Amino acid sequence: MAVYTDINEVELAAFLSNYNIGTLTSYKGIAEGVENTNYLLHTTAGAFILTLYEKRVNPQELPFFLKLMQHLSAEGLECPQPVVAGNGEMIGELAGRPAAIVTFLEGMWLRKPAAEHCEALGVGLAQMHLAGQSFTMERKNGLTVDNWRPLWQQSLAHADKIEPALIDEAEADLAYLEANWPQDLPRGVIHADLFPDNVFFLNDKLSGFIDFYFACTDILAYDVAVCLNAWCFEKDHSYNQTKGAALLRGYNSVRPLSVAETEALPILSRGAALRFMLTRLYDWLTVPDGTFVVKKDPMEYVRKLRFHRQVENASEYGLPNAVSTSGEHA
Ligand SMILES: Nc1ncnc2c1ncn2[C@@H]1O[C@H](COP(=O)(O)OP(=O)(O)OP(=O)(O)O)[C@@H](O)[C@H]1O
Ligand SMILES: N[C@@H](CCO)C(=O)O
Repeated sequence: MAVYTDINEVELAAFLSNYNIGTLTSYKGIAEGVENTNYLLHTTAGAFILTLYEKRVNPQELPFFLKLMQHLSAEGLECPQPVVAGNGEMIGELAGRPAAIVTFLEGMWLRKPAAEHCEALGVGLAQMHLAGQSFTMERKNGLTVDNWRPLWQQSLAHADKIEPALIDEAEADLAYLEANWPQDLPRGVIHADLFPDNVFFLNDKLSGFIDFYFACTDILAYDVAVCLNAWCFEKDHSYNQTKGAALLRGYNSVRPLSVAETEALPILSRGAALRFMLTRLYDWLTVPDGTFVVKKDPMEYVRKLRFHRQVENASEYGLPNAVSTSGEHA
């Protein structure tokens, strides 16, 4: 569970006195999540989430994340809205940690999303990209193509413990991605970690996005590629074209991908798979067993990489008539 920092009622009540959100009636730690400590608060004014930011979050980057949520929410996107304290600040300090309170989002994440949910995700993602266009702050993606080799080098010595073929495969992926990573695709604010556990649904309707702590300024279509990886593979590791088609249909209905963006989906998806393989591999090899950190299986992404490597055309992601071999819209 992810409650790294304990708080008591007295310090919490004192912290809450800085905010205009009524009086505390109950609070409890939330087990899910691995990066930060989250508490669910009930006050006389409603439900809120209190986050204490742990070591892996750089406090200097918090204004970007919180102002982004504020901006997207003001643009009509469903996402947690930071609560501003009486002193005008969104970030305070509690139990020696930077801390923020955000509004509670109704809904639950889906363990088994279906094609209709992928379509709704595509719509929501494109809406987020459009809403992000007027956000003026920028944050470099710390986990993009330039960062993958240094990350890989920290795991390289033990990578063959996970899978003997991994060293050759990852080296080839890195060389290919570094030489061919797209440079001129439309950029903007991306979520960069929009896995099913960061998207809530209520009665089968998308009710909002959470966890913007990897958000950054990068290639918009890369966010689509992250979602193709996270939403469109089955438990048996096969790619589900119906789900991919639904996700892309949803996205294209709001922000149509250009020909260049569509054609880049195979390389962007391969890059996204490598990014999650590398962070999972690093955690797998370095985080000791028995800590709170839930280690996710890097092999899931080794298998996804193998799929993307053999993709010849973006149509294989579920766009049968969208891209011809000459790259023209059919
Ligand atoms: N605004 C919110 N409204 C409702 N529930 C929330 C909200 N924010 C967080 N949660 C709950 O807290 C859990 C953990 O949140 P989150 O994923 O942001 O944590 P994290 O430790 O930063 O995550 P991760 O390890 O996935 O990066 C979520 O799964 C959800 O149950
Ligand atoms: N979504 C990430 C972990 C948290 O950011 C993964 O599944 O590897």
